[in-house]
Amino acid sequence: MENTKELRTWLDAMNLEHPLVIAGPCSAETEEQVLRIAHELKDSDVNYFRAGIWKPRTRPGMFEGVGEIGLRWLKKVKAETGMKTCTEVANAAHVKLAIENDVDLLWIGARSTVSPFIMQEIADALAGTDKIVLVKNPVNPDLALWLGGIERLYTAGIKNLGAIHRGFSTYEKTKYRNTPEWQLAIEFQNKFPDLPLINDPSHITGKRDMILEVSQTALDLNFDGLMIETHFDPDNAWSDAAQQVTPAALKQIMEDLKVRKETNTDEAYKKALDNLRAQINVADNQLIELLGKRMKVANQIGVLKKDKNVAVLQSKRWNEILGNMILEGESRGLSEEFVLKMFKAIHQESINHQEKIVNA
Ligand SMILES: O=C(O)C(=O)C[C@]1(C(=O)O)C=C[C@@H](O)C=C1
Repeated sequence: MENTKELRTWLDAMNLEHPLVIAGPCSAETEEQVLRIAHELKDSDVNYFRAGIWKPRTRPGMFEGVGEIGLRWLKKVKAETGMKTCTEVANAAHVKLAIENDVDLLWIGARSTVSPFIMQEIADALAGTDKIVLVKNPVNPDLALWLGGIERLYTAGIKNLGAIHRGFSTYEKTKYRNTPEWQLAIEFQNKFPDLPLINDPSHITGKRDMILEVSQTALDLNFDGLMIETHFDPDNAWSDAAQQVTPAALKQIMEDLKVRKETNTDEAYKKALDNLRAQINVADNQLIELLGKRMKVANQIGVLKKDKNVAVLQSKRWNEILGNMILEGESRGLSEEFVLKMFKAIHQESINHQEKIVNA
């Protein structure tokens, strides 16, 4: 699959003046709940009404969705509000039912994207459809697996495609439910700049009070849209209560978000930007030169260690460096997270060099 302008045809055809918005409850619970939320969202920027019909839950015994009957409620949403509808599909049977019930957009969840077998089954079931199909990232930060899933659909003749970035599972506890790993989303855009990319701040944050912040970051990184879980009584939702927002809160988020343009043709802006970018180029070259110098010193230490049969890893010294650099970084406005990541990478490279030397 190659990047082409045609990949965004379905989105361009919508002629939106704001990012694409998909909103609605995590799960369809009752007909009244679905219709009430839909009516409360009707006069807003929402383009697609979402509701989970089949819910992939971490453990058995939790609410696993209302199933097929929910598709009839989505039909009513469309008839009563004019909003297009969407839901998650996770196997061929779901696809068949969703298409029969005229769901407009289908998405494939993170727990399905991880399985090439499931992705192939879904691709075969969808073959040739003109429905829009969005693929969430797999739970693990694996760009090739994500793109591979999309390629299976593309190869099956599905042309209205897109991706949803919902963050990645980690063993460590972080402030996110699923860490965004924005770098991966940036890489995704570098490979497929024209494939529509939607952000799912609800699953990234797991908390409603962080949704605005994450949505803004997504828009600043040129995402094409947002999928935000919405419920009139979030605290009593049957699934994902902490991350859902009310329709009123969603409208407020949309109002507060700043949509920025990808570029600006103003001459003074371009001149100032060129100047600053030239400074960045100089700094980047200095960084690389300095890193090369540092590595040469690490190589010399490697030679000393080989000579005296000393272990490559020196944890005490390494911890000293980390502590000092975190403090230094702080005084220069660099976050601890960044300094740690950067020095861990430098240390690993140093170890790789020394490993080669001591084992030569
Ligand atoms: O100080 C050392 O012993 C080194 O080899 C240098 C260095 C580093 O790159 O800073 C590399 C490996 C050790 O674990 C500790 C530090």
